Amino acid sequence: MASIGLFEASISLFCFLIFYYFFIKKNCGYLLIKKTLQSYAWNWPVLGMLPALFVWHNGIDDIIWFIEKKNLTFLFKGPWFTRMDALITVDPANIHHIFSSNFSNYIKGSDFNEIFDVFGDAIFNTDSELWKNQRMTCFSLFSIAIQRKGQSWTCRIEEIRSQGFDHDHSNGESEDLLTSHIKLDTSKYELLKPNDDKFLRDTILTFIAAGRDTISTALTWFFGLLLKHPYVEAKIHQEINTNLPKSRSSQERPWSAIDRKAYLNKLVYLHGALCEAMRLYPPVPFQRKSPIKSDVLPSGHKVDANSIIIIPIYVLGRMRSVWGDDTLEFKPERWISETGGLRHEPSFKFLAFNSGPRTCPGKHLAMTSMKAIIVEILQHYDVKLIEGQKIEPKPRLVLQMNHGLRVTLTKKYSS
Ligand code: HEM
Repeated sequence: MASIGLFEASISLFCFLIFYYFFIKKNCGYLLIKKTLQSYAWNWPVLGMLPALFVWHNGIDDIIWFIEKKNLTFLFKGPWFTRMDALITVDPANIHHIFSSNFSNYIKGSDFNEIFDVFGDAIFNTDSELWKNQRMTCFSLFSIAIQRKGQSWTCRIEEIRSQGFDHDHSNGESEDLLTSHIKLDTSKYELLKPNDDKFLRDTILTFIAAGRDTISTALTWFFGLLLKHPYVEAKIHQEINTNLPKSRSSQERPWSAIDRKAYLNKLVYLHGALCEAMRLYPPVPFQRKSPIKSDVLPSGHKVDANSIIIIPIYVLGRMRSVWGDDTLEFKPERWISETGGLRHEPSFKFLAFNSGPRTCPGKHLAMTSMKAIIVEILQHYDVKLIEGQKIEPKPRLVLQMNHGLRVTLTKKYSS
């Protein structure tokens, strides 16, 4: 059955290419055919809308243009023999409906679980009760992790199990996430398995993937944008210097965690610049959901049970109707209110940290860590972009730069 489908698809693709090159392209001209196919993204027999991808030569830019034209939502029809049909939406009203107001009807689904089976049954990959148990532990453990500084997640499972761990935290020390998971109270979280090495491995792998690649990607894009916008860099330097406590500038005493947090909280413009970088280059560039029961979205589109909904967050940050005509510009001012504070943007519009009950639990830790890293770098180094490099995204699960970011770092000896 599958081989017949493939054969028919090959014939159709072949016919389409003949038709495209020898009839339409020759007679109608390239621009006309491109415009026509973009406008209608024809649903071809057998092939669905797959041929449209051939004429979307500008890749993601064409897709962005097309989704805006379609009022932020459209149904992509894949070839009939595949399960590629998907509703693509970046409509904030739909996002709010899917991620928050009708959250219980929209799950990640079994396909997602299969694709990311490397994470096993850890929080990132689960739905329903198991997810709820993990989410609850996440929040209680997170406050512990935030306090802990500099402890690496080495594989100390056996060490902790046989020798126990320092339960006495009266000295202010707290334990790391691995230890906390090993010691989970199973009467409270009955679906979790702290005695199972696989559960611990999946959990720690998830936290490393969730926290490490996202932060490094966000910082790379931030510096890529910053170094191309000298006026933003100058404003951030000014903000850092104006707010730096006197004791810190003269290196009289080390930072306490409280000093550091209070200081970082004052860096409003830097906060806005980081959000702006993640609006344009969200480290997690898309979300995928599947309805348990059929439903109608606020945009009026009907979704069947088990169908696929894709939310391309990268595209959402580029929609004129959502962010305005200057949407493609890097403008930290967008995030600053008239009184100089931070302007709140709802998470169903700024989806970099997800929205609703599945909002990233590491959001505040991530923002604080990134701000601290940026301040340290900018205070101690002159950072310059190496000219002539191509800066472009590599569309993956995490939106890294295709060739990395090449910069020179020169130590500032005066600091
Ligand atoms: C710039 C940094 C970060 C960004 C942009 C980010 C973004 C996200 C996004 C979009 C999701 C939803 C993923 C999905 O459901 O498919 C998520 C979930 C998650 N993030 Fe983050 N994250 C960041 C940093 C962190 C950090 C530092 C941690 C912890 C160490 C963390 C832990 C998690 C966890 C555990 C989940 C799963 C939550 C759940 O499914 O309920 N993240 N994050």
